[in-house]
Amino acid sequence: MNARDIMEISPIVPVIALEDEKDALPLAKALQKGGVNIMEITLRTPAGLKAIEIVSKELPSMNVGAGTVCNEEDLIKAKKAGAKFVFSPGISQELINASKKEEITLIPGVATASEVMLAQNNNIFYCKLFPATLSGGVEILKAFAGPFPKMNFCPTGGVNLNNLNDFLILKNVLCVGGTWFVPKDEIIINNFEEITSLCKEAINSIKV
Ligand SMILES: O=C[C@H](O)COP(=O)(O)O
Ligand SMILES: CC(=O)C(=O)O
Repeated sequence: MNARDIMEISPIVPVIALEDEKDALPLAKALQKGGVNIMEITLRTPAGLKAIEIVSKELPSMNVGAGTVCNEEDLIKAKKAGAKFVFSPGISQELINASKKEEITLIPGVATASEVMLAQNNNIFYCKLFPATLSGGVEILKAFAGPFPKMNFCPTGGVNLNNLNDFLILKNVLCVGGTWFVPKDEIIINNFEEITSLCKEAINSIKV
């Protein structure tokens, strides 16, 4: 799966940290019901890898990737678990080399011009902007459009219902990532209907 196809699956990309891998499948189905056919299941919790494995085996129609992939070892484990792609909060040559070696698409996080240069010098033109609002939000994305006209972003970190359109309207933004429509508290109490509604609310609020 190439990075553009991944970033065009859904305008909103859920960043998920699961406490219990048993929640992965009902969550995946709730997201699909809400119109979101992509999951970034992070390796922030011990349940992450198992959750990726469950979704990739039990619900192959869901595009499941790993998040918070910070080094080669994480990337190899995520691929083995069935991740179709990997996201990282940052960028490093180690991770870029590992993604090439393992032939799995990496969408790294960037927050500075130097990091964007590292990405594009390695033929990576699809990145997260992370943490999006803290690193400069809409204004930094507008500034990046000048020197880096081929670079495309998925701003993540601080995105919510109030600002998602400010990001999605930008030419260099294909989608946004976040947790506001997959709240941990609702997952823990298995309120998956609420997650479907939050997805629909977000998608219906998109004006671009
Ligand atoms: O770690 C944070 C996620 O990548 C995005 O989080 P947030 O949508 O809650 O700001
Ligand atoms: C923030 C993010 O993109 C990640 O944890 O992978």
